[in-house]
Amino acid sequence: MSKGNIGVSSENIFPIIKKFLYSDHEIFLRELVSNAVDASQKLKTLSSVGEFKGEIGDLKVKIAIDPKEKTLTISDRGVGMTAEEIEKYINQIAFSGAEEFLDKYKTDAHAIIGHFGLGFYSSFMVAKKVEIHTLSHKEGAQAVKWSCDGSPEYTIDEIKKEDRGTDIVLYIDDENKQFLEKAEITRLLNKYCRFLPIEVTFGKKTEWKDGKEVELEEDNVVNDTNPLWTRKPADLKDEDYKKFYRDLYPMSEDPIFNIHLNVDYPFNLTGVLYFPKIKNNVEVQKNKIQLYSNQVFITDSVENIVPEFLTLLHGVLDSPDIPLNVSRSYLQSDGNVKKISNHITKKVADRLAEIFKEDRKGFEEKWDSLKLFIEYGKLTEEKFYDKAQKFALLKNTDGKYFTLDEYKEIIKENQTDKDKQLVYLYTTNATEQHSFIQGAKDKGYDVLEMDGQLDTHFINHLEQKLEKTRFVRVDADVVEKLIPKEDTIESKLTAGDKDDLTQVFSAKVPNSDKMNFIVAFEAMGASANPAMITQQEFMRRMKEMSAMQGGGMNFYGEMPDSYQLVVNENHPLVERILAEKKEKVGEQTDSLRSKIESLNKKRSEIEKAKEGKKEEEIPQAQKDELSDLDKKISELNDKKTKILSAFSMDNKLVSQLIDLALLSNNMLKGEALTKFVKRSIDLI
Ligand SMILES: Nc1ncnc2c1ncn2[C@@H]1O[C@H](COP(=O)(O)OP(=O)(O)OP(=O)(O)O)[C@@H](O)[C@H]1O
Repeated sequence: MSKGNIGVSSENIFPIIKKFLYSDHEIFLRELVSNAVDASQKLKTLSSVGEFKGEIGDLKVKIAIDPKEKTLTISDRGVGMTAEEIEKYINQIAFSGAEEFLDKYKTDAHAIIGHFGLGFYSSFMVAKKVEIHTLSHKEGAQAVKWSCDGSPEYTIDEIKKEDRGTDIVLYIDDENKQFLEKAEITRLLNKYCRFLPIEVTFGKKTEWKDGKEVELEEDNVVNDTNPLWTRKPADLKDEDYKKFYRDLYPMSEDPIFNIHLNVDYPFNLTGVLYFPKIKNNVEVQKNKIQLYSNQVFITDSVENIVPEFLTLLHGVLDSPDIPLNVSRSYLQSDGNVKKISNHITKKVADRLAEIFKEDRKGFEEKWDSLKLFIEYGKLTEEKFYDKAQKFALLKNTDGKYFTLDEYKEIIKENQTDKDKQLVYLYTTNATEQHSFIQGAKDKGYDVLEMDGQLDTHFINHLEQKLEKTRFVRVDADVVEKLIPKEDTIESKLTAGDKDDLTQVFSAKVPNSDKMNFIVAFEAMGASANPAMITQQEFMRRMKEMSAMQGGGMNFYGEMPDSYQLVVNENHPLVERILAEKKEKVGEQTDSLRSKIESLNKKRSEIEKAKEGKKEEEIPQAQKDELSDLDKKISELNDKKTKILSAFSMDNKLVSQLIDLALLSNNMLKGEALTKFVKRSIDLI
């Protein structure tokens, strides 16, 4: 027997392990099982190069719990260790500046474990005593037992051990009793060891018989040693990929398609990524990629390893070259990681381009599911944006798909405005904006469907990227003005008529603290609707953006929705309202207008006389006259407004036109709708 002190320069490593690694203590199992797997693989390698001449036999790694002894044992039939090797690999944990380091990585257990090769020592997070029983594969080796109770003291004894390999026996401490439970160990093996390359067994297979679970003879193997991503794509069928996906995400719908990655230069990376069917909420879909290092599960948060938009994908990545055991901030600056991330982006883009080229129809069918993902990529990764030009699609309201280049060709002729800007018309809701879409189509325009979660951002982005291009929502203005051209239609109304009718309509628009209407007049064709409601593009976008960014304290978010009620100057019904107005209140309003006009004339004469004079040079009489005039004008105006409002209130046609405009925007609700129905019946 020999005794000694573990070679740590810091006084005692065990309190440190317990204290700092506490939060993540379940990873001890991963560390120990992967050591066992490594030892088994080493033996295979030695055998294949002829350095080990014995029988390899069964290399299964066995996990066993003994609730009575309160032990958890991990056994392998790998290379084993001699007493010298224990001294070298276990006892000498060359460890300097431990505290300083721990200070830096206080909460990051992975960092400490990886950095210092503390894999084996992580067992002390859960055990009060640990034993290693081991027999080296070397000829004539003596089996030894190493034992340590959590103080820096250990013992080594010679023992009898028939079988080659190592048993690690953990005497689980009282705070960690869950690691003596079958369910917990099963969970951990499933999480960390599911795809290890050497078979791992835990207990026996079971079967349900007569309502009872009975143990069978056969070992219960917990892992798939040959997972899909380690196999050659040529040997795999679509069904294999789907099955693997279902194994990984049992509750999910089948994916849209997959990408099998296989890189060996300049870094090692294998994996299979799936495009999931993305439903609405992007956040929920994230972090479904599992990261492995040589088939050992490491983490399922891959944010810094793959570009942001690719975190929407599902699947598995496996690379021994990703420095898995260092802190997240380090990952971001790691050159290898950057390369891997770029490479994955490129592969994903290439694969999409390939599918697009091979089977455009199939690609179009999948587009609605792919769109969110591709737009996300285009918005966030410049390189992806460039590559995606080839396959990113726009969909119009007829369900046809175009690449950006194709679409440009189609609309160039009809949708270029007088300033040579190309105008892309779009709808965010084809049902609600139906009458506008119809109007645009009647004019020979094409309308895109932009109803996705990211489309508002995407539109802004495209406007920045594309030259001389602007996106206009189809209800942003009356169709005549959506794409302003040189030719204008003549109006049938005089300025005075428009002025009066503005007041007539203003009196009835449903203004509130949530909605604000401005009445405007536009000379349109007689076949266009008499009145319609539009929403100015800029304000609407600002409001949408601020809603998306959340938080109530923003300027645009607090503003009421602002709409325009646009009245068609040339519509016969508008002419009729004008005629009725003239008949009922025309004399009064005309005389008021002429009074106001003559007062205004006087006013501008005085203003003219004042021009160029300093404030103190203006005679008081003049100032008084001006303010007197202002008062009179405003009184007359008020009077006129009152008369026109009263006229408006009695006029069913005005109400009807406004309500019809609201109705075609799906804005007529509740009491207003009931009133409209009743009035319509009366009118009929
Ligand atoms: N089951 C085992 N069979 C044979 N040798 C082992 C076994 N477990 C550990 N060892 C030896 O002990 C060494 C130290 O193990 P430890 O887990 O602490 O670090 P590591 O495996 O080298 O690094 P890390 O776990 O951080 O990747 C191993 O490199 C190996 O030589």
